Amino acid sequence: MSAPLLSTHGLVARYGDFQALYGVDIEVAAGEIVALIGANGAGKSTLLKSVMGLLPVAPDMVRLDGRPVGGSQPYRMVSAGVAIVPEGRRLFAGMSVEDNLRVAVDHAARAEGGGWTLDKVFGLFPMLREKRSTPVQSLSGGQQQMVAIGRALLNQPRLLLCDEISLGLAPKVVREIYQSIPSISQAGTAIILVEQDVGLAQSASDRLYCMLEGRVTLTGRSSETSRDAIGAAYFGASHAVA
Ligand SMILES: Nc1ncnc2c1ncn2[C@@H]1O[C@H](COP(=O)(O)OP(=O)(O)OP(=O)(O)O)[C@@H](O)[C@H]1O
Repeated sequence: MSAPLLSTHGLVARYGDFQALYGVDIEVAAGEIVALIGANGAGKSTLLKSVMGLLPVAPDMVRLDGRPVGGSQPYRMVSAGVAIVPEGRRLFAGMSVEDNLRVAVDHAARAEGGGWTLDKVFGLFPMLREKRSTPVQSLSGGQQQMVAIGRALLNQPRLLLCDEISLGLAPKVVREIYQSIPSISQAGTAIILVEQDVGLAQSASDRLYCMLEGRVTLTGRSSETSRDAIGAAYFGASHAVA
């Protein structure tokens, strides 16, 4: 059997003396959509940062195609086919939509992972074509999120890490953004979705992991996982609603 695209093995992460992850094991197959849910502070963003090389972790704790990559520099992870849509988007203010996207095109290290081009990104989010010359700070929050996703895709990722892409956006805009998720995975890019909205996460994903206090408390196929099981895993068994 071939190795999964991404796997973590007893992943432990710390901020100084504070331990945020306690032995996390997850797997993502090529093209799969995996949701990561859990309350504030559960460790979801820390898990993404650990995978992306933004926190120091041991090499064996993160594997890509079965090969140890934990603790690699973020730019090496991008070259290996991993990209992140960070919480808060982090666009280049003062630059147009197109220039924000072109930064990624100019730095893309490989042509795998969906063969994303500016045209394909504009096909995914037609609004961005209309606004291509507009400075990003003049866009709505939802449009900025589309630029952030497009920029990440132009790095040609085989794995896209999305950190709370619906945060602070109106429901209509969230729907619009989530409609793009199946097309992204069909183009060959696997996705990890960190999402606060459990219903949305469940409906958008193939599989899910629930985290609580730095540990995975539940995993399963999204369509087969009950609300009760998620409630217990999300809040801890002692807080589960009967
Ligand atoms: N830079 C940091 N320094 C110290 N502690 C941190 C730092 N970032 C996160 N933490 C702590 O690590 C734990 C996990 O945080 P993390 O951001 O991964 O949670 P999360 O599940 O993504 O939640 P949220 O939805 O609030 O982002 C929390 O207790 C948080 O306070």
